[in-house]
Amino acid sequence: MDLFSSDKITNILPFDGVTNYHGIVLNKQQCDFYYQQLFNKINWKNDEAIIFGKKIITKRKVAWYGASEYSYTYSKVTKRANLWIPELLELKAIVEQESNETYNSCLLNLYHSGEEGMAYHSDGEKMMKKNGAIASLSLGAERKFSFKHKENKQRIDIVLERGSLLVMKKGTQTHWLHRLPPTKKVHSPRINLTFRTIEL
Ligand SMILES: O=C(O)CCC(=O)C(=O)O
Ligand SMILES: [Fe+2]
Repeated sequence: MDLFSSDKITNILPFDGVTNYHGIVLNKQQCDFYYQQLFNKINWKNDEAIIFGKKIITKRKVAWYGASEYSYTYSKVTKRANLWIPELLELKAIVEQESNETYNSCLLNLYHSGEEGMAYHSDGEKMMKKNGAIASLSLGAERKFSFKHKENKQRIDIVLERGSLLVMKKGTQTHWLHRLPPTKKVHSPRINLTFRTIEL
């Protein structure tokens, strides 16, 4: 943990969980470099999900990475992970140091424009470590991100800046849903990385 920047870390949830916004952790050069590298090198695939028994294919692209080619089930579809590439290991090291946690996998999402988003959900998949931290790193376009409490429906909105880190932990997935709302105001793409701990 960087002792000199810890004062800018804030828990954005009022109760029932800890979600720390660390602000910008990558400078502009790093953002441009990693955005280009990931855009070109990641094995991007259109996401498939089974919703109300129907197979749907999203415009958003996704990819899972880790230290082994583990298979995983996400939105009822089973797929195989890709092996770490050097750029992802570099970003994992930065995120681990900044969040003071460790991770063994990463889900990447590519949103081509503001019209693509992700609906309300929580990340409590069976194979994920229970209450493990999820570290979300954002590259490319700035986007709004929203939380909604599962019982009282309270909403918390935050803007995820380019190069910023958001760490969801301690009760966040149990008590809150989160989403990336679609918007007509954003026309450029965004890459998001969520580092997680999967129990293999
Ligand atoms: O794109 C984002 O900021 C969030 C992605 C997300 O919630 C997820 O991959 O589970
Ligand atoms: Fe999520």
